[in-house]
Amino acid sequence: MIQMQDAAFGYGRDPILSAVSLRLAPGSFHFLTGPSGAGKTTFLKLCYGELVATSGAVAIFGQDAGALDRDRIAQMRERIGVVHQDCEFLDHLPIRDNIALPLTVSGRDGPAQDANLDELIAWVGLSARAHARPPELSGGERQRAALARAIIMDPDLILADEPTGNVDWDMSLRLLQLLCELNKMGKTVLIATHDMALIRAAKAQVQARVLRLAGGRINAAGADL
Ligand SMILES: Nc1ncnc2c1ncn2[C@@H]1O[C@H](COP(=O)(O)OP(=O)(O)OP(=O)(O)O)[C@@H](O)[C@H]1O
Repeated sequence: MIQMQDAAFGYGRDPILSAVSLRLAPGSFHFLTGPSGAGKTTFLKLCYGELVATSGAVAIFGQDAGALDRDRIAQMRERIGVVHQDCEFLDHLPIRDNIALPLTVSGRDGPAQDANLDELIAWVGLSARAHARPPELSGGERQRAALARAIIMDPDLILADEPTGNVDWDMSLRLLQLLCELNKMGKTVLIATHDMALIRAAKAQVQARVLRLAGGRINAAGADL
């Protein structure tokens, strides 16, 4: 899915990531952890082609991310569902339309998709809130809506940046359970999180590995949970 070889990245002169080598195999489940500012979001951006490594190689679905033009990057991104840290929505649209936005933008919306959309909204437990506007949702509802939006295009790879950042423990477990179910359906999952309790809670549900990011390097040999 993702392969990095000596990948490095810096926004300015100082490197944020240096000499990162790892492989995310299809169907795997990884946590990415590390101190605040270590570069977890930056790493995720390299994984979905938002940023390009300043040196080294990043292959996404076997393709060299540094060599892809915009159209190819856009095509590749359709296979990647991203749950962003900030969970931003279009506030003037009902949450159902926000979740459907990737379908709309890619011209794949329409009656044929309505049943799938409603099934997905039910799966994340938002059927009763489908017509609410984003500002009316709780933190946990927003996080679940962000997850639904990330997977509406049926991606192969799910990248979630602090998906339990603003929710209580019960909701964190519910979100974790959804991500574990997606992994059991065959999706590759990578979750960036500070929450060690969440990582421990995953142990009962999936075989996950922990990647620790510190000093610009990733310890990819992290033990199984
Ligand atoms: N667009 C940018 N321009 C310049 N510096 C940036 C930019 N985005 C992030 N940084 C810096 O890069 C470093 C890594 O940021 P990043 O958001 O990847 O860390 P993180 O591990 O995800 O942090 P957190 O856990 O706090 O979300 C930080 O020092 C941050 O200030």
